[in-house]
Amino acid sequence: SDRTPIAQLLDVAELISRLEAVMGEFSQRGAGLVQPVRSVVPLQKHGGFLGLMPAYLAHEDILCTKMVAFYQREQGSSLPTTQATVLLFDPVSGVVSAVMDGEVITARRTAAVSAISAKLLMPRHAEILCLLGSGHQAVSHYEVFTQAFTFKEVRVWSRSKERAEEFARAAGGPVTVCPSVKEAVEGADVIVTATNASEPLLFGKWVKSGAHVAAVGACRPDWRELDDDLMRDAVVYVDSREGAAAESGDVILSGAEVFAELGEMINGSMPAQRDKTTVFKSLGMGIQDAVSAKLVYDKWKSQQ
Ligand SMILES: NC(=O)C1=CN([C@@H]2O[C@H](COP(=O)(O)OP(=O)(O)OC[C@H]3O[C@@H](n4cnc5c(N)ncnc54)[C@H](O)[C@@H]3O)[C@@H](O)[C@H]2O)C=CC1
Ligand SMILES: O=C([O-])C1=[NH+]CCC1
Repeated sequence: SDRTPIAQLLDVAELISRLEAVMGEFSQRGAGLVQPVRSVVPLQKHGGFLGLMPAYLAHEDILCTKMVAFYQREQGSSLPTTQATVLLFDPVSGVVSAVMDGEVITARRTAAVSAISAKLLMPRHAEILCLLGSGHQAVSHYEVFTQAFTFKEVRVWSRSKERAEEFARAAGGPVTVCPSVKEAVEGADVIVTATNASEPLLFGKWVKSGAHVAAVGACRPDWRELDDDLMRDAVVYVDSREGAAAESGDVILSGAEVFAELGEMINGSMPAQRDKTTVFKSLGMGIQDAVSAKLVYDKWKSQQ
């Protein structure tokens, strides 16, 4: 399908502001916001999962669900790893008001949430951004992070050197392709892990003290991107404590303590420990899709 209209309708600055508000509200656990932990149906035969992500935001009367299928593919497979559809409903009647392709929404809202974590947690004079992975999330994180912040250097590592070079060519500015994770992350102030890895690829011993890691992949309880040293030595923030306890292999298997939710920092109920090494473990939430879809829908309607 043609995803251009959704990309044009979803403004990054507006999205960040809406996501900050809804993540803050979520962490207050008020009655006005209903969002269960994602239900996930494993497709063992096909190495995939179907996730259902409903949410209801009473104050703004937004009723939404995303359905997202995600797979671990063999290297070189031409099949997509993540596909999503977002449904918006009229909460009064229950009628579906919009069905949207979820690719752009998923990519952009995830990067926008990571950017919120970086705004609060990265070193004050951050100069070097490092992206691990060169897929959809790496691209959206590059776009959102270079729009929201100014870096002196952007680096990329991907397990396929050709894909990393393609990424660098397509980027809107200079990007250094690194031959190993170690070389990519050494000295980096902000590291985004956006891979389909199920074993740790980022090791604490390589991470500069005080750096901020936005960990976007590894969304199953037995998948990892980060090693135990990093998880235990860093101050760990999550999008949702319940989500992390159910789905994050990095949190569950390392035994690391979750210090705070992103929303608690936004609300000021928990501090942003910017001077420490920090990890923001992102899993993705239905409320993030709901506010994104509503932004797209309202903008589209205003143009009719
Ligand atoms: N936190 C969140 O809200 C969201 C997280 N995700 C997760 O983000 C990750 C990336 O998603 P996309 O960019 O859409 O996928 P993609 O398929 O477009 O890109 C995946 C990247 O990971 C690399 N990769 C795959 N297996 C690897 C391995 N074993 N070791 C190292 N690199 C490996 C690929 O080469 C590619 O560069 C996935 O784990 C996905 O489930 C996706 C959507 C939302
Ligand atoms: O939030 C999301 O859409 C997803 N998180 C992990 C896979 C897809």
